[in-house]
Amino acid sequence: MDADGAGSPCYDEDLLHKTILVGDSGVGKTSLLVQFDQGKFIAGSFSATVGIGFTNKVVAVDGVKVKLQIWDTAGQERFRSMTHAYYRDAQALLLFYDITSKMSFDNVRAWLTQIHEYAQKDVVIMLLGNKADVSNERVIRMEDGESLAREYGVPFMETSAKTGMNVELAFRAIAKELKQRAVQQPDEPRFQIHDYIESQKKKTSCCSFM
Ligand SMILES: Nc1nc2c(ncn2[C@@H]2O[C@H](COP(=O)(O)OP(=O)(O)OP(=O)(O)O)[C@@H](O)[C@H]2O)c(=O)[nH]1
Repeated sequence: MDADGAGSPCYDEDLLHKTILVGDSGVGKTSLLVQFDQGKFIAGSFSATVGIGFTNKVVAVDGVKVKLQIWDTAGQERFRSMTHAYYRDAQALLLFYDITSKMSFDNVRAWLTQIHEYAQKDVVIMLLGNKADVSNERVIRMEDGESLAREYGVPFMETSAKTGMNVELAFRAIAKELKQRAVQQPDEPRFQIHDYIESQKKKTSCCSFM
């Protein structure tokens, strides 16, 4: 910002960005949110989410605080019409599949159709292939996730709610994109979320960055 207050607008730290987690039942939405919020993984029997609930999280991006209101939805079909109502004012949607479940991967296209029907046109969508730690049960290759994401023009990464792999990165990338959109000037080059994720992934793999 210039000394006289002109130039790029400051980011308003009071803004609350609604982010929704969607995907088939059992793909790990709740677990990933718990990992992000509390840094832990609760192993054991699976208890499906009933309805919808939210968690507020503050993510530090470029020296400012970005507030995410993260809505965890029930993946079960019977809750679908209820959760659609929440898509409308979402600014970001994290769409999950489980790398050990072909059905959850095949259903990604149907989820994207619903997102395009119910969410705003400019919603930020990210595709996540979760349970990357379960390598012996993998049925969806990383390249398949990448290729599907490319087809729809959305960023992609594999995650693990169990080990925490890429969990912070997923939310940080979303927070950075939403923050950039809020302060974007027409003449400024756009923040490229794909490039950001790729550069951060490289840092993680080469230097244990996170
Ligand atoms: N190994 C492994 N297990 C996971 C991971 N994420 C979730 N799980 C397990 O998968 C099961 C389902 O996880 P949830 O987080 O409840 O799934 P969900 O997508 O929230 O399911 P719904 O609430 O029905 O939509 C649980 O038994 C979790 O412990 C992961 O990254 N790795």
